[in-house]
Amino acid sequence: MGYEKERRIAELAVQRATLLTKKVFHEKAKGELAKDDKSPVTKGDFGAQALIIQAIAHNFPNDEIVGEEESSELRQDTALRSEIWDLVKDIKLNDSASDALLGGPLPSEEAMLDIIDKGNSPGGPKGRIWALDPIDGTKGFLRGGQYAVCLGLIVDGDVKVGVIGCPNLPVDDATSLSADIGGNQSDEEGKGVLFSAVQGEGAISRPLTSGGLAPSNPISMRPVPDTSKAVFCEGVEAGHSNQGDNAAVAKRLGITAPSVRLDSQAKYCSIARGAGDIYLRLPVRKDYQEKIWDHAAGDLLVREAGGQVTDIYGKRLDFSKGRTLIENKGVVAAPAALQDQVIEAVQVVLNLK
Ligand SMILES: Nc1ncnc2c1ncn2[C@@H]1O[C@H](COP(=O)(O)O)[C@@H](OP(=O)(O)O)[C@H]1O
Ligand SMILES: [Mg+2]
Repeated sequence: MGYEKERRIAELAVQRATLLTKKVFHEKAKGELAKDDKSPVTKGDFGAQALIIQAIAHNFPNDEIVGEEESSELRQDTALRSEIWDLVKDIKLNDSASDALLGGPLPSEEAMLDIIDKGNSPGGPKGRIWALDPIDGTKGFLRGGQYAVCLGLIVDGDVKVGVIGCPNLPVDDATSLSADIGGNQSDEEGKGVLFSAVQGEGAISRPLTSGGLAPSNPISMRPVPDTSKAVFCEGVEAGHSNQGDNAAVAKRLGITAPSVRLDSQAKYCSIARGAGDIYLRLPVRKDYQEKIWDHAAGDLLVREAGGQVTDIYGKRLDFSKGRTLIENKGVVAAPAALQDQVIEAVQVVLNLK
């Protein structure tokens, strides 16, 4: 029990930061950005990191933060920095009480750089450490598809709170995944979901709003009678997970439906709400170390929704080793009752046994 304040602040902080990313996403989709505009994803990434760290530092000043970004590029590029400041300084939740909880506006453009750099914690086994990915699914963002704003609280190596904002997922938990979910999502109607979980308290979703928090629903993974009925989620980027190996595992499990491809931790969110069942991220490069900000929130969300999340060896993801999951390879997430069968198939396909 506990962590209700952390969940609330994290949800509101993610909601506010997502507003900023959506602004850039829609300007880009509508062709409103100047041709020479700096990468919209860069602006969204730095801006969202600054806003979220501001909220954490205001409420939990002794906590550490592992954030994906650091400010050296902005310290050199003053034009980019002021474009980002223009975005950040005006973003507010459309609800003054909620906005006040997050600590109000950032003090100045220079202070914004120092705030971004508070995300430089090395991580580790002790203490309260937030893992922040301001825009996860960079490629999805640029393609006009799925992306997510992700924040997890790790306490003594264990994820206690996970919050993920998915501006382009359908609001309705019952909407099944279609193959084009990863495609162009610039039409805003009926889209935008805020997911959260607290350890031991289950997982919930609520519509992503521009104000205070909307009412929530509990979410859970779908019961799947046998693996052949499962729907598979995987990344769009062939460089991030091995789609050939994923397909071989699906075949071994008797799955005939095509996999649904979507970027970002929206995959964890989708299976946690029963839109899809199994998420496989089989390594492409043996030396790649997964980053904790790419998995902390999603790992807890799926486990609190009745799933299991391990690496390809069946080991739980270990968030106590620093900024990366150095003790793990790949990710396998499935309903808890199916996890052993899925791991078995993964191990056969990857020749691990
Ligand atoms: N070779 C690789 N293997 C696995 N993941 C990788 C990778 N190179 C980059 N990534 C990570 O994959 C994340 C996106 O995952 P997905 O493909 O599931 O959407 C990226 O997050 P960012 O988009 O935040 O940079 C990045 O951290
Ligand atoms: Mg990421």
